[in-house]
Amino acid sequence: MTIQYTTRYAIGREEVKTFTTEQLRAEFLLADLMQEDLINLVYTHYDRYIVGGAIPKNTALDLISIDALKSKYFLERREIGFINVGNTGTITVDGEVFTLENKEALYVGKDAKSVVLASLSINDPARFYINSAPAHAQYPTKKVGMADANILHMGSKETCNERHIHQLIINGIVETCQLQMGITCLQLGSVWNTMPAHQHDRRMETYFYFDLDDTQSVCHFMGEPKETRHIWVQNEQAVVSPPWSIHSGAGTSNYAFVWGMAGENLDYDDMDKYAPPELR
Ligand SMILES: O=C[C@H](O)[C@@H](O)CC(=O)C(=O)O
Ligand SMILES: [Zn+2]
Repeated sequence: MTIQYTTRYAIGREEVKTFTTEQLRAEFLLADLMQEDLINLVYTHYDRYIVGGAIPKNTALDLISIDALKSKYFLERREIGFINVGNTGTITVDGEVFTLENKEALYVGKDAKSVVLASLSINDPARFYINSAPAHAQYPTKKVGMADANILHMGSKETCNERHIHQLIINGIVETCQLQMGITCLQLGSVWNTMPAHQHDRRMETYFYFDLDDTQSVCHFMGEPKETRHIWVQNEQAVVSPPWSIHSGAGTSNYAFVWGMAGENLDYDDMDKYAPPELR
């Protein structure tokens, strides 16, 4: 077996107020996404967003359909984005080979029938982070490197949140139905992401933290702005953010993360922001 999935059902705002640490982690933390020789997926019921990881080491990995989709092939009614957080890898889409270096992205549109993931080197495999959302129109498959990214310079040293947001799979760079993905890199000495924090009740979002040293950790904040909770996250772990939740974090060092989202529109800037003193 080279593909597997688990399911996360949608949790409500009221329930979360009563959750223990373990309950929060069981519902929102995706701890073991990246596994060797496995496409490991989580099917969420937040906008039917799928989050996953894949390390093709000893074998190429075929993205076949999973039972949750009841479709002949994975992208029959979906679009998908890959970001490589490991070493050089290839993604072959209906026979066409795309090579992805570290931090490069590939958008694959609906209707592609065969998607195969592989690494260039067994010793230094690719590590593909995967996000997928339902799609009802077909757009071309497109690779987006860091040089093609739209970069936003955000935050400052003084507020410990100096960071570069690389918009990769985003309207204007690729044609996409609802999937949007990018990489945010915290500068040395900066630890806070997404501060001021925000909500976008029309879109869910997932953060996948990486390039974080094993001796360090990120405290990820979720919940309604006046009822926040936290989840401690380590390297290559993700947190699912329901549409009603903020998503922000502070690390014990700098780090990078992939953000990915889907829902109502493709307007990256439509966030409802909360200044730090407003949070509870
Ligand atoms: O809706 C947008 C997303 O939450 C992220 O792009 C925000 C982010 O990377 C940051 O401010 O550090
Ligand atoms: Zn957001």
